[in-house]
Amino acid sequence: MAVIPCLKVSQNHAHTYRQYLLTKGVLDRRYCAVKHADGTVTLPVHASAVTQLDMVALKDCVAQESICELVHIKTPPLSKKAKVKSVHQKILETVHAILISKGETWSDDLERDIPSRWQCHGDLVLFGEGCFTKAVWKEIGSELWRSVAMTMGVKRLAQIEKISQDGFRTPVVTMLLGESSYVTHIDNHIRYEFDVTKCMFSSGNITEKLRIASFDCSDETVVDLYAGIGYFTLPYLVHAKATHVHACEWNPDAVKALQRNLEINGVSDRCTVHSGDNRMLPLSDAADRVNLGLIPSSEDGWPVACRLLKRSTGGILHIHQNITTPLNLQPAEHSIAESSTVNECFLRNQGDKQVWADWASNTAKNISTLLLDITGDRWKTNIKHIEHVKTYAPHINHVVLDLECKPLR
Ligand SMILES: C[S@@+](CC[C@H](N)C(=O)[O-])C[C@H]1O[C@@H](n2cnc3c(N)ncnc32)[C@H](O)[C@@H]1O
Repeated sequence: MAVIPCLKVSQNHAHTYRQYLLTKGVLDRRYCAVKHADGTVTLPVHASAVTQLDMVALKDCVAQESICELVHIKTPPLSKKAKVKSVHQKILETVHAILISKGETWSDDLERDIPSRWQCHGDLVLFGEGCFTKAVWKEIGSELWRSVAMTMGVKRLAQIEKISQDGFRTPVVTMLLGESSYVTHIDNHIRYEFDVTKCMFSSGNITEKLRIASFDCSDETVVDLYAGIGYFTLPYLVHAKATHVHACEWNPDAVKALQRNLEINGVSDRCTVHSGDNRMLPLSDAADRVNLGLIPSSEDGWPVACRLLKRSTGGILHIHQNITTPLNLQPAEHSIAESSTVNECFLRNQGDKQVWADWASNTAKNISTLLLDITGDRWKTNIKHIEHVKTYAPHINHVVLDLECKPLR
């Protein structure tokens, strides 16, 4: 039986140890961390790094009260990253073989054109922009797409050309293999059905979706100002147990999918769908919580959200924003590319975090002013949390500000 070295640590310290091992280059990211019934987690480490590990120093540095032992366990499952890497390798081999059989020449340029990331919706794989761009792929056509689909274990393939800046954020999608573009996507026990050519599904927001699922919104009325097909609306209803959600959406295709998704998840009786521009929403003084899930900015929705908060008790706003860190706060290009030392990563994070904190504090002030203008009363705003959702480029980050707003009486 194959075994690998792992660091066995207490579950409540696992995240901190993981971060530490990661920055030291010791964590073996090919494998998953494994949770054990005794409250410990085993973190895979590179065999070559084992001799450098000083358990006493490690504990001192990370968490003195934690368990911290070197163990050898049966090889854990491959991590998601490693699985994607191995599928990428298989696609490369498949495509390479087909190309050579056609008498074409393989090149680095073609290799770079093979996707290394994609979205999987049931039996359909959706590739992004910037891959399969060369004319040769279209010339080979269906034979190529059938082989790629078989390699990936799916039946249909599609590709996003771009997300239109049309306000609906409609994806421009081409079907490469298969007729129907209607998909079923299941995650965290929620079923989403939609047409990939008509509605977007923000797979990259998974951490935010899971965070919402962990909220306790029983006894709360929530308004989702940018509901789409129910990406956040459904976790509010299914997992966070919101008493009622008002879901606003102006793309008729997304509204149709949203209504269907509420039905199939059995929660339509607790949701009112408002079809149209949320700025015209005929509702005020009604919400304990407002979700503003629009990027690059949800600023257009701030006055609506302020009008919606309950006047007597206030509530929480979840404000999404893409924040760009100014160039003078970013490390030089070469240091990002190498990401060589812990200090460079640390400095970059600190620079980004300061910019997020400044944005949050300005936003809190602007929201206080809006609340005063709209309600005629003074309010106190409190930055409860800033959540990092994803990084677009080394300097552009999608964050969510949780802002508590209370009327001052
Ligand atoms: C980026 S999507 C986000 C949907 C969902 N929150 C997600 O993460 O998948 C934004 C959605 O808001 C809708 N939208 C944008 N502006 C709107 C407005 N003023 N009123 C109603 N819906 C709007 C778009 O049609 C789109 O479906």
